[in-house]
Amino acid sequence: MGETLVVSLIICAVSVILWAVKVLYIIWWTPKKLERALRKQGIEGPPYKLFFGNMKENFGMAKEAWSKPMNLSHNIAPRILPFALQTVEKYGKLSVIWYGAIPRVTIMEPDLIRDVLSNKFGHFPKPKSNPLRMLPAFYTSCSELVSKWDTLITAEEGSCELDVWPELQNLTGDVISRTAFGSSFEEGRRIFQLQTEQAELAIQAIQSVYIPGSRFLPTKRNTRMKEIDKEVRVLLTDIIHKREQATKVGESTNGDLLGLMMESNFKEIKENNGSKKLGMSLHEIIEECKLFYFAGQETTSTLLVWTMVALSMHPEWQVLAREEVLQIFEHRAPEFDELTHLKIVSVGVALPILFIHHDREIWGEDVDQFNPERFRKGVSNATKNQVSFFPFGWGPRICIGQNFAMVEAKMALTMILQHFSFELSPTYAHAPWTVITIQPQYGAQIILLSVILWAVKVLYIIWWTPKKLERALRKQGIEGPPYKLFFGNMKENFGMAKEAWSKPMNLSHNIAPRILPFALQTVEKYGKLSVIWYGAVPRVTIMEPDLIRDVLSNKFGHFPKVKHIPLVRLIATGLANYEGEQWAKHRRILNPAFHQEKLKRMLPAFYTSCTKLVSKWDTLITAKEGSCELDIWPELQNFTGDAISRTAFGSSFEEGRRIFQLQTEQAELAIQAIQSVYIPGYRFLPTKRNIKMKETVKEIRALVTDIVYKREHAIKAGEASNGDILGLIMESNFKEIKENNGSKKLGMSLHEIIEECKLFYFVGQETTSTLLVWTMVVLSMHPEWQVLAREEVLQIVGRRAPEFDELTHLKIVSIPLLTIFFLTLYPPIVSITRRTYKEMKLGKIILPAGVQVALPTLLIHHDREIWGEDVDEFNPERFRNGVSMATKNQVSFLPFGWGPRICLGQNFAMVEAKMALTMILQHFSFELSPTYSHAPFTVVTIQPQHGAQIILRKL
Ligand code: HEM
Repeated sequence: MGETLVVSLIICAVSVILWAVKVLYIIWWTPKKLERALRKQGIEGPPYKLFFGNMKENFGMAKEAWSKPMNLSHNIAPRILPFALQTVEKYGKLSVIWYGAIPRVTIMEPDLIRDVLSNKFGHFPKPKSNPLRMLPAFYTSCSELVSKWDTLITAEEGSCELDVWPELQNLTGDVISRTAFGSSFEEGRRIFQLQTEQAELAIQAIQSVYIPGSRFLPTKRNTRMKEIDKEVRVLLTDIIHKREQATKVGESTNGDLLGLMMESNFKEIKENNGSKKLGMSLHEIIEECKLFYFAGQETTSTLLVWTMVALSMHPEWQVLAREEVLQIFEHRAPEFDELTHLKIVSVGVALPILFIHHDREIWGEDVDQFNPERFRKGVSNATKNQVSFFPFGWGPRICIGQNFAMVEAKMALTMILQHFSFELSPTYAHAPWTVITIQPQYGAQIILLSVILWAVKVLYIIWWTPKKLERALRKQGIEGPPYKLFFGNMKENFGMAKEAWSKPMNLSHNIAPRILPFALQTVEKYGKLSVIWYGAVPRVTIMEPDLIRDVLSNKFGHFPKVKHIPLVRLIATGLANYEGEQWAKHRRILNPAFHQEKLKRMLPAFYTSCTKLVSKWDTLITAKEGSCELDIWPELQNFTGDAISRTAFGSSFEEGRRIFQLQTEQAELAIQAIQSVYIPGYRFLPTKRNIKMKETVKEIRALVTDIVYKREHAIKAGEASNGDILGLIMESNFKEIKENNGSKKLGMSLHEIIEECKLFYFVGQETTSTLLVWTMVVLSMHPEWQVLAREEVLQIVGRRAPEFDELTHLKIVSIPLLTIFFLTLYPPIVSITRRTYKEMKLGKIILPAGVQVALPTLLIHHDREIWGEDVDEFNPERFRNGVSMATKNQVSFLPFGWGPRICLGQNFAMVEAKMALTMILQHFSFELSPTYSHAPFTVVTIQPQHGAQIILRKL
């Protein structure tokens, strides 16, 4: 116990130091690096200050500016963004200020603005609103406002003083409620109030420094924000559900935003063959509604209030505007065309994109004068066609509600002008300011607090959760060695493996005690349903065939694969690591490449690789006069690497050699990473291993990308695919995209194709060479079977190249028997793992969320209860009547997995292995060398630890 405590303390201390280094990296090293990079290019600004950047000066100046109103001028920038303005004046229009540790480069040059905003590769929203259909809703809201003001004025006998800001906020809230939900403001008032409250709380949150994880603390603000979010969600869900029902019974949408959005969403889904993925989910629709509420209310009321203020300051323009309005509309409701073509009622000052709109160089010396005439010939004329007018943004992400807001504002202004005249009250103080601001108020205590929080979180993960899971499993009789803080049983596990791997074993096939000693010991001691601890995660071992079927047949992804730590994912993601829709899509596209008739076309490639191997061995033997000793393990790895290079890329192994070497190196580094305890964030440290892994990934990616690009060009130029896997995948991918009306989203991206290639390289090479090496080693141990198999091969195939049917249709009996036998006793992949992300019932047990499930193929394949007492004997005859007879139809033969995720390359691997074995038997006899020591161990697959030294003789 004492020792555990010391170890835990050391780990905590190391983690705190690592954390501190990370913090320093973020708040000092990175900003200083960025500062240097910017300065080199002449982008200057106030110097970076530790942690706060320039936030203190920024807020200090704003606070000072906002403490008193300004005179009645439109030159509002010095009051609204004083610090930013000062910076621009001092350091130029391309300068930098520091938002905490993040540099914010100010850009005011129209051409650069165009470049920033014209980026089309982001999401391109489709305009959804149709202001024409919403006009009655606008009109109703404006009428309500007008009649309310009318009543107030009548009560006060002819005129009244009113703060129009909350009034106009109410108006825009009312409009967005009606137009979004077709319901009146009264009905939506609750959502609206809640959103406003939420925005205020959010602003408070922005004003404090961001501490990772602090939002999980049960502070008053966090609790309230969560409550509000829940209430808004419930209210909106209710509205949407009702609407959905109404749509289903055929009621029309009334033209409101929600209705239009849902209609357009149904259409999108329908056009994509019902694929819900391409439409918006309920959650996404709710988020859009929330955004409309927020964006639709605040912005338009700001435009209106400043317009009214400006028109009060400039009564001559108010009179002009009113005259025109009355001339066109008299006192009737304005129509859509009249509003969109109206000349007078639009204003371009006091909007947030402040400096550029106030820049004298762009707009002229009179920029801050009230002179709407300047826009008579349109905005582009006034800006000399530069990108310098963007109150709604610019480019593909331009405000989706732009037309909506303009029609709404014009309707409101028109109606207000029709009914009222207005002037500034003597109590009005000109004081524009921005509400979304950030303030510093923290100190060292914040860092201390986050260290404590972090420690609590760590304790929760490494102690509380595992102990809870241990109790839940034990209650159901699932026992195992007790959980130990942080490491679980990893120390014993690796300790026993190290011990077992320190010496070779005798020439037996009972290899489980050497390969998985700890797992075997646990099963023997605690039973076939037991648990061991991989760090803080419990791994439940399952060996019962019915339970295995349940885990592997699960089509809905309820037993997903174990997530590898990020470093391991660097090797390859691809099909084997995907879940859900993405997995289904990739599997659908990849499947055709592995059909029998496609494999048949790959036979010449296999044959070439085999011939290369045979002739190399031939030469070696000839040089040594009749026989030679050879470690066949690297030879067979080279062979399978060659075969997968040719079949996957149509190029020879020599060309792909670099990729292949790098993949192997990467796997070794990944294994080292798996074997050490996983510390989140550790991969960002510039350790030697991490740097090497990242370099390797980059190089592999560059090489594979090059191959894929060349192929794409070849296909476009009409060259045939040569039947290799890459060509077949790309063909199948094009077909998928075409069948889905050209929607690239349904096909695989270049990146995804590359990941699949990397995966094939990795799995296609390692697994099959393992199968071949053990087959040759064991056939050396049992020469009688070697003779039998060779006799059969020579009798049926002679010395010619084997044909596809001969390899697949069991014309040769001994070869399939041998391969099945080796796949059973030496399964290349020793264990299949899954995990639970929610509580799962499995037979009579209930597995809680957060548990891993291990199906130890090796132990299952060596289980006497399933296979009989002679399980470890060399007896391929046992499979003469097929695997299902040998297993009594149970799910207990799993070399390739089972169920929907069964190995994609199963047939590929079998054809390849049979071809190789047939050709080796045609040309050579072999026996174990005296230097061979039997030492199977596992590095992802079962491999010969000290090589496979064989004496080869030419026949
Ligand atoms: C003797 C050789 C092979 C063995 C023993 C083997 C074994 C396996 C096993 C056990 C799985 C399932 C893992 C799980 O369910 O968690 C698997 C999956 C897979 N294998 Fe193989 N494999 C072999 C050869 C190949 C080859 C040659 C390729 C490709 C060229 C390949 C491609 C794949 C792929 C893509 C998957 C993932 C399938 C999915 O998740 O839908 N395998 N393999």
